[in-house]
Amino acid sequence: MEKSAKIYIAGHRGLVGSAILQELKDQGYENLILRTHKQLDLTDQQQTAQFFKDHRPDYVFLAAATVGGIVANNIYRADFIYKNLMIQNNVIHHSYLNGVKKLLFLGSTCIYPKMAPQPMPEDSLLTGPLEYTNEPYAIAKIAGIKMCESYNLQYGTNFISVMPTNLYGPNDNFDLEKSHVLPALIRKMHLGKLLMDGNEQALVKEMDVENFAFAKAELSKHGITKESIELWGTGSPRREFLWSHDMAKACVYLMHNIDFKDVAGEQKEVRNTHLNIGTGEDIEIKELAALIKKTVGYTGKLNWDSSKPDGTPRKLTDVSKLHALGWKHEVSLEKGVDMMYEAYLDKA
Ligand SMILES: NC(=O)C1=CN([C@@H]2O[C@H](COP(=O)(O)OP(=O)(O)OC[C@H]3O[C@@H](n4cnc5c(N)ncnc54)[C@H](OP(=O)(O)O)[C@@H]3O)[C@@H](O)[C@H]2O)C=CC1
Ligand SMILES: C[C@H]1O[C@H](OP(=O)(O)OP(=O)(O)OC[C@H]2O[C@@H](n3cnc4c(=O)[nH]c(N)nc43)[C@H](O)[C@@H]2O)[C@@H](O)[C@@H](O)C1=O
Repeated sequence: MEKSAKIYIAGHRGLVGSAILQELKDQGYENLILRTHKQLDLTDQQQTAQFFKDHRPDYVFLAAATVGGIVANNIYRADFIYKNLMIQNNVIHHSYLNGVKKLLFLGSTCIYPKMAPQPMPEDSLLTGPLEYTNEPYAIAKIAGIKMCESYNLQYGTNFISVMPTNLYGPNDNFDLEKSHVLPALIRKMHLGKLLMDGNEQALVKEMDVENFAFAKAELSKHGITKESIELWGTGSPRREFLWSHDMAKACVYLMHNIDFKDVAGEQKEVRNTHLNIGTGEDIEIKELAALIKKTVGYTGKLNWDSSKPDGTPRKLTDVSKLHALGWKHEVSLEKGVDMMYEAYLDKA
């Protein structure tokens, strides 16, 4: 990517988008086009068409999406499939119409079958039934892969699809109902610690409520009491976690160095042209909770609410293709959780 290139980051204020923005700035890119969700609703075809016609970016990072944890995916099923399909269709199609040189689409490792071989290679896509809780979201992401691949084959575009594992970092979503497990555990244990210490003022401030009575009611709604906090499922699933700035580095590296043909390879029937991005190491949710408990300094009890879904038992990514293309993550989970809690405290 030439330093003067016009680069559009869709979703630049999100967990990944904000990290990509930082990485590009660190690498000296200044010709960046940024629009908030309010300024440009990418589910709206008219607005998106006009934006691309007016700005004609050279490169596009598509990190805008409707994203959430297992319970949000399971409840807001229509939102997850409709909004993500609309965003992808609009951005990918108008990138083609306006001559975008290269687009990087972010999918997710939830595209793989619930019982895919572990670690999951790229060619296990569409070989079995999906995990129920996030099937709508996964179908949207699979459609995004197929859109990029089909435009590349029919129109000669250079749109690459990456499948990140679970991501975490500053700017994560800490909403107790809609967030992913890692930010949820950090916030629940932090709030539980404040409650155990009787730190009513800090609780009212952190939760942004009228008074302590409101705070207590909200906390108990999420199973947080003076003695314990409630976590979801059995704690036995395993998950892999990649630090958001490592993810951003991978996205910029791939945008610099890798084209569709490098990932698609020589296939008569071209498929599985996406690329896993992860660490290749996973951890049991129970162990993750113990790690976060130590980092936060929480001393209460952890109760597991098995009425909440576990989701897929494991989704470890096979990162051999990514490593062969010359990229490997740097930040370990222990280091990342430390930095994440520090960033959380700075914001609280
Ligand atoms: N977080 C994770 O663990 C993983 C994420 N991914 C993928 O990575 C990408 C980025 O995810 P992440 O950064 O976590 O998500 P976030 O929710 O943190 O950020 C998404 C961004 O997209 C914006 N956005 C949402 N809807 C629209 C819209 N209709 N028009 C314009 N902007 C919109 C949001 O703006 P606003 O907040 O103002 O609505 C937000 O800035 C997504 O494609 C996601 O599927 C893949 C695997 C794991
Ligand atoms: C990135 C990925 O993220 C989602 O899939 P997921 O990894 O299953 O989601 P999750 O992070 O919410 O849960 C991971 C595990 O953790 C357990 N868990 C315990 N206690 C809490 C808790 O308090 N909150 C949450 N959210 N989970 C909890 C939870 O029960 C589950 O077993 C989808 O968006 C999917 O589409 C996707 O792409």
